[in-house]
Amino acid sequence: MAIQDRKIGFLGAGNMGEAIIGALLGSGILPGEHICINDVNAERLSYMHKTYGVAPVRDNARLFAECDTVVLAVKPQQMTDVLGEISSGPEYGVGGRTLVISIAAGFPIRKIEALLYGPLDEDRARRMPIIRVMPNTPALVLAGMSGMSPNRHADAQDIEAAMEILGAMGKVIVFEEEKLDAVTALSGSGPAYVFYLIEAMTHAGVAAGLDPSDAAELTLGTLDGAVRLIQARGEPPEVLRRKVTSPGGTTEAAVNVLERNNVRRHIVDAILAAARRAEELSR
Ligand SMILES: NC(=O)C1=CN([C@@H]2O[C@H](COP(=O)(O)OP(=O)(O)OC[C@H]3O[C@@H](n4cnc5c(N)ncnc54)[C@H](OP(=O)(O)O)[C@@H]3O)[C@@H](O)[C@H]2O)C=CC1
Ligand SMILES: O=C(O)[C@@H]1CCC=N1
Repeated sequence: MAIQDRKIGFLGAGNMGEAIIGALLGSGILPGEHICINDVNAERLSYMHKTYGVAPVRDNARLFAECDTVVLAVKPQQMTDVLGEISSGPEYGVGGRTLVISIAAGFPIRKIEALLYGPLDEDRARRMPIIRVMPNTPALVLAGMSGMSPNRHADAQDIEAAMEILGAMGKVIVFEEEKLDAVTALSGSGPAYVFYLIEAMTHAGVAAGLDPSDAAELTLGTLDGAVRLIQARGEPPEVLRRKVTSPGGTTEAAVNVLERNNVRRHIVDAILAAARRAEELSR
């Protein structure tokens, strides 16, 4: 089914749900009438309806029955309840093929299948494709990086539809599900590491005598410029780093401190800790 013919339902319309809906409507892929949402927060539901013209459906089971594509955008700890509500709904099991896209961190496909397929006969379960996704918050400004992983029932059209939906808010890469813990650690949590670096650089600028606003502007502009430079040149980061580092100069003085304090190893350790936590949560 082509993306513009789909009716997409969102269970949960918080930060990430809004990011996807905003991107779908902003890119013109889908009109607001093709999107419906539910959220337990009535204020949130009303805000989404007023801002984006999407239809509120105040019942998860009914929303699931009415849509051919459903995005699960609630918190991981809310997933079991939501999947239970859907699969105990009166129309569940008699409808057609529903593409389920889950963005819940650390909630594996096998758990979604167990909760969603449990009440179904084998034939209907076979027709229920599930795609697990790990997006990140730059999706809010259409600069997201998502990893996605389809289950065995997802066909080429399902994967294409999911790539179009997620592609509206940035780049998407398909992975085996076992790689999603690493994706979570690197790009899912990744914006936080960058913000941490921004905090530290800005703090250092102030400590070195700059006004906070100048320090913030220099830090952000430098990060933005460095990313653009590496993208434009296609040179490895270590080559570009050497080009900044004059022998006996200021950069060398800074990098020597980073190396002496094993900062590189600590960053690697931190990201591996996130990957281990993602793996623990998935269990
Ligand atoms: N934030 C991030 O960086 C990333 C988040 N994710 C994943 O995205 C998902 C959504 O995250 P985010 O948008 O930040 O979360 P939010 O809490 O902002 O959004 C979830 C929304 O769902 C509502 N909700 C709770 N229970 C139900 C229910 N039974 N039916 C309908 N709606 C319900 C919540 O209401 P209430 O607040 O009242 O509970 C809330 O408004 C999470 O699973 C997270 O793991 C993935 C990658 C990155
Ligand atoms: O911190 C978390 O658990 C989630 C997953 C990736 C980003 N936020």
